[in-house]
Amino acid sequence: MSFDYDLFVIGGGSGGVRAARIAAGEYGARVGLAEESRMGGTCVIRGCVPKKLMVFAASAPLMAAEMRGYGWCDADSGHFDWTLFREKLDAELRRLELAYTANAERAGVEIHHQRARLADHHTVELADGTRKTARHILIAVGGRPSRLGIPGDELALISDDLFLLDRLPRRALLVGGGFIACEFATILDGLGVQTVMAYRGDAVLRGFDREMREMATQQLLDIGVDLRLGLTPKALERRDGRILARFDDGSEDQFDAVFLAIGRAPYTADLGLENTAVRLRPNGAIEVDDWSQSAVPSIFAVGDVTDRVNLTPVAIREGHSFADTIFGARPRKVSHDPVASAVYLRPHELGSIGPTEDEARAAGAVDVYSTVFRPMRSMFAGSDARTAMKLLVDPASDRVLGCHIFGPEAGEMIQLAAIPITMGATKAQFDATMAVHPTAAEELVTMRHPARRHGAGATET
Ligand SMILES: Cc1cc2nc3c(=O)[nH]c(=O)nc-3n(C[C@H](O)[C@H](O)[C@H](O)COP(=O)(O)OP(=O)(O)OC[C@H]3O[C@@H](n4cnc5c(N)ncnc54)[C@H](O)[C@@H]3O)c2cc1C
Ligand SMILES: NC(=O)c1ccc[n+]([C@@H]2O[C@H](COP(=O)([O-])OP(=O)(O)OC[C@H]3O[C@@H](n4cnc5c(N)ncnc54)[C@H](O)[C@@H]3O)[C@@H](O)[C@H]2O)c1
Repeated sequence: MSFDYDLFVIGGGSGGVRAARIAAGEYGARVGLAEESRMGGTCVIRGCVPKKLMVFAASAPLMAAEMRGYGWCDADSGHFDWTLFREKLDAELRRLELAYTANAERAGVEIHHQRARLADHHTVELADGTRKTARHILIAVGGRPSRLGIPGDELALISDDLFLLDRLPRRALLVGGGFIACEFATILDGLGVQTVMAYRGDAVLRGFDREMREMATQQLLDIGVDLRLGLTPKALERRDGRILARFDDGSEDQFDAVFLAIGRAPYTADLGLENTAVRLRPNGAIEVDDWSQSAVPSIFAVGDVTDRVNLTPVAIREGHSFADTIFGARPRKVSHDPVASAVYLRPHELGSIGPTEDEARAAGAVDVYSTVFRPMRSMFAGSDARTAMKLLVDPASDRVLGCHIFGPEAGEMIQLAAIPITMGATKAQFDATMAVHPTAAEELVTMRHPARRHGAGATET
């Protein structure tokens, strides 16, 4: 049977573009790709990139305060011009979008700038009614922000909207306590928005190490976020041009904008999956095996739509491995453990790899090397902000299982710590590494004695 393409990719985000580019550019496959919105997908257009640029922009007041502590008596962040920033941001995102498009086209990928649906196991139907056949189909449609489903829900914004605002709200409510809510609270607060955060749990960033979560929670309070724990809105109403939020504890409050950051769901709705035998997990994610292959041999899926680890580098690796395996005769599975990640808070970020202390403890014996200190840079400036570092070590093998860092540039630090940890380095090898002084990161190679030992027969110290 002959096909229009060797591969048709649905979705021009992190995973889809990488798979298309490698299949066409490196292995000479005939590749078509459909993107219904902007090339680059969530990370480039409405995620990692604009978010991180906003975190940089939002850092000015804290940097000015720190410099005042160094003797720059008049240091002040001055006036933030949102319109100017937005213009620059839009230009940068356009540049990236064009680069993604050009790189894919240069590799030989034919891009269809429209929505695609599955018509059968080898056919996609584009929004204009055109049908294209392909030997293989890759679903890389990502996820979409979830909504609360409460009365007035439609009044709330989602994360995509932050990057499109004409002006900043004076007072905003953020609902949620995960990656997005914490990063957005840091951004909004830093840009001068009165920021209230409602989170139903008792500490933000569920899933991260408990000690680090507590420090992140405290930091949000310290920088001025009005963090209200154990609270969820139960209704939103339009009131005098603002939004009135009614909470489950009976309280109410008014805001100029309400943002939901309560998680994302795989974007499998209206994708034509009913025309296939592709199987979904209960949360709508496409069920795939270790090779990213669905229940249908010709249909594969990568990235957030599979809800494995929902991070850009993971989607990219899955897309690349798929292309290597199917078109390059270089079978490659993706290891989803360990995967490092960072939450871009200010002044201190959270970087993490491997199990939390509680998870490691539940799995067996573990030695905990940890330290909490005031880094010299901010301490000199008069700040009380604390840094924490933790290494989790298997006492039997001496292998470093995990690392958690709460501190300045923790995202940069965890990337480097992730290399030896992924290689299986031992604590003795960390200790044999000469420190770089004076840095905060040197603590990672100078923690000599465990702060705690968990495990069979072990006692807490
Ligand atoms: C606010 C925010 C901040 C984030 N920050 C980070 C971060 O700092 N670090 C990190 O690693 N990850 C971050 N992420 C997560 C990261 O963006 C995702 O994990 C990543 O983009 C997933 O890539 P993907 O290829 O699976 O999907 P996406 O990048 O979402 O791409 C899917 C694409 O498919 C298109 N599409 C969907 N359906 C169709 C269809 N039927 N036809 C045609 N096209 C379709 C969409 O328009 C989209 O462009 C962030 C996410 C958000 C929302
Ligand atoms: N720095 C990064 O790498 C980064 C940044 C942003 C997003 N991301 C990715 O995007 C994903 C989505 O981010 P997110 O912050 O939306 O999700 P998340 O899963 O990190 O957090 C969702 C939060 O919303 C809360 N929640 C869920 N349902 C709720 C409800 N009905 N009412 C009130 N609260 C509710 C949860 O308890 C949780 O705290 C992340 O899991 C991550 O994979 C990564």
